[in-house]
Amino acid sequence: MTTISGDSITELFARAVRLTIDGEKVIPRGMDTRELLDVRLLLHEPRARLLAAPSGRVLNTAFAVAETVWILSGSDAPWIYEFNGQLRQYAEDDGILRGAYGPRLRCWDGHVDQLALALATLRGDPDSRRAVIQLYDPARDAGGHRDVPCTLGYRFHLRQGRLHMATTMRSQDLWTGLPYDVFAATTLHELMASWLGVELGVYHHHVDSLHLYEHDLDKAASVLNTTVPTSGKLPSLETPWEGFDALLADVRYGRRVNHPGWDTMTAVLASYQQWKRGQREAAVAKAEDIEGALGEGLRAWYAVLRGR
Ligand SMILES: O=c1ccn([C@H]2C[C@H](O)[C@@H](COP(=O)(O)O)O2)c(=O)[nH]1
Repeated sequence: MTTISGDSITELFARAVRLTIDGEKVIPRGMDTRELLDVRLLLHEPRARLLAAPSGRVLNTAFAVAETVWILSGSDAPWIYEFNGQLRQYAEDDGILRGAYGPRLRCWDGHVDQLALALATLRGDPDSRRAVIQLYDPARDAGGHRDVPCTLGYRFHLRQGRLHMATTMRSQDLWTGLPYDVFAATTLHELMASWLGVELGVYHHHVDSLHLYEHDLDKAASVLNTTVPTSGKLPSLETPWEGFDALLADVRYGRRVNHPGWDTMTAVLASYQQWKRGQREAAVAKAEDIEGALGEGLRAWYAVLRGR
């Protein structure tokens, strides 16, 4: 097992690129990759979850926020394509992503809210080892759909007043997937800690196959020659469990909720929706008003889009 440890996703990403770029060459589904098997990434500050653009890898910050809201609200609705049109290629002919995490998370088998269950489990028995969220479902996922979940599941452990979280991935594209997957999972981590009223512990990201695609190798190599930027913590998203679904709906529909952390998320989504509607100046003006790393990230993404 390879362990990579850091205080921010940006540090973890740069260290993981350094190791994976020299990984074994394997060609699953006919696509050349460099792979490292059995990797454990430990993020000591789960709120430092936004990759701070090392050269060559600028994240679509709006998609990171949108996907997180989409997953946590239990959705598989096609509005996510407004934020990332590339995802459509993994949808079935009816436009639905069969591997979407949201319905599995909030409504497994048509009725089980795994978020509520994990929370109730830890409220009932704080030392429990049963706070498990399962995402991979062999009954659905062995059927040959285009979209098969890469995240198998999440677990939570409350120890000495700190909540730790572990995610297991069967497959992780380091360049394209990891920054978004860690963003969403660590948001869930922070929320679960806030619902329990405990401190945020360490985020563990366990990956079976960590890989870089051949077509990303040059860009990945450029990361090795740059100093790793520092990336600080995003604003707190602490909020009660009661009313959480209504809050997510407000964020999705651009309504202010008078919570600095969540209103920032709302502003990111609203700005990008303006951009997509062609109101670019208004979108950029809104992005200028977003303070901190999310605002910086969104502006960096607009600069990339302008250059295309
Ligand atoms: O949340 C996700 C979903 C997909 N992938 C990547 C991993 C693989 O490169 C590819 C899926 O291919 P298979 O492992 O299913 O072959 O998508 C991720 O990194 N994260």
